[in-house]
Amino acid sequence: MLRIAVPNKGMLSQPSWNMLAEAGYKLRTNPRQLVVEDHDNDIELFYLRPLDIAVYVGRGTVDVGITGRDLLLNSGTAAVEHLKLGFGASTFRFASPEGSDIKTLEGINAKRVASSYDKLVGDYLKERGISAEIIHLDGAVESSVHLGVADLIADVVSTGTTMRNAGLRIFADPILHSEGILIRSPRVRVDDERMIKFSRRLQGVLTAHHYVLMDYDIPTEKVQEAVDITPGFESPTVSHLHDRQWSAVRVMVPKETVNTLMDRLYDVGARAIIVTALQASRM
Ligand SMILES: Nc1ncnc2c1ncn2[C@@H]1O[C@H](COP(=O)(O)OP(=O)(O)OP(=O)(O)O)[C@@H](O)[C@H]1O
Ligand SMILES: O=P(O)(O)OC[C@H]1O[C@H](OP(=O)(O)OP(=O)(O)O)[C@H](O)[C@@H]1O
Ligand SMILES: [Mg+2]
Repeated sequence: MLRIAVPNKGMLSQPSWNMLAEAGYKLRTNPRQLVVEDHDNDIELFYLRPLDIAVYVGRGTVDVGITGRDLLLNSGTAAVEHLKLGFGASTFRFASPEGSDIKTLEGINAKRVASSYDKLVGDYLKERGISAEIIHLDGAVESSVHLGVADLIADVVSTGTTMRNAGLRIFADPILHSEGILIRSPRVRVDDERMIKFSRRLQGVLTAHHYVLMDYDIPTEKVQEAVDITPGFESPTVSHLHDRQWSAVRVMVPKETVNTLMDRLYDVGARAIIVTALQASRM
């Protein structure tokens, strides 16, 4: 059985559970359940703290896990990033109090930086020759400056609301762009059959989220122009309508391009353009 670690709480948990459910895996039925055996799909799910998942996967006691890129890098373990999962996007930023003179990386020298991600921040500063004291806090890091234990912070930023509400101003380049990722134990080969099947199912969910199905009618002499606009993956399906002057095209297109494509197709003569959401896929 493939042993899979999944977040038991936090920002990444619900999107992870949704993705596994869409991929057809059995989830836990109550929040106190820590392990689920899904014999039909030959997997075992372990519900763990996001912070710890990279440790279990890095040591190989669990084959794969879903966590954040920032947590993986901060863990310093041997776990390897295997697949981007399309959710939980965030950046990791430095921020100092409004009006503070700490506005550049160099300004961090000899200062106290509060963060929950000590290794990530420490390595980043060391690589850039910046010497600062890292103050470890488990959460609500943005309160640390106001309460006088730090001069600035380094934390996860999504909308920036938390930083603004705490009177903090982001400065310098992002330390990292993070997102939900599938990580793999170094003991699990990329060509491991169980790994291939699991990755293919998650990829199928990602494709179903990212693409839609488009059908349209087009005058037969315009088919090539239309297919150049919607080339699809291998190639679109083209069939004749009863009236041979017209053809029907079925093709997968990226969700975010739908309206632009419909405008362009209409301009070259396409009609009855319809878009259908994808339930599942294997590409
Ligand atoms: N506001 C957010 N937007 C996007 N991702 C976030 C956000 N906050 C935390 N994350 C991501 O969630 C992961 C941290 O998970 P963790 O459960 O430890 O903290 P959490 O999600 O903030 O949950 P909690 O606050 O309950 O501890 C990291 O990968 C981090 O990038
Ligand atoms: O940029 P924003 O959209 O405001 O989101 C970023 C905030 O979200 C998370 O906090 P969370 O609520 O998880 O509390 P925590 O800091 O205790 O983890 C993270 O730690 C940041 O503080
Ligand atoms: Mg949090």
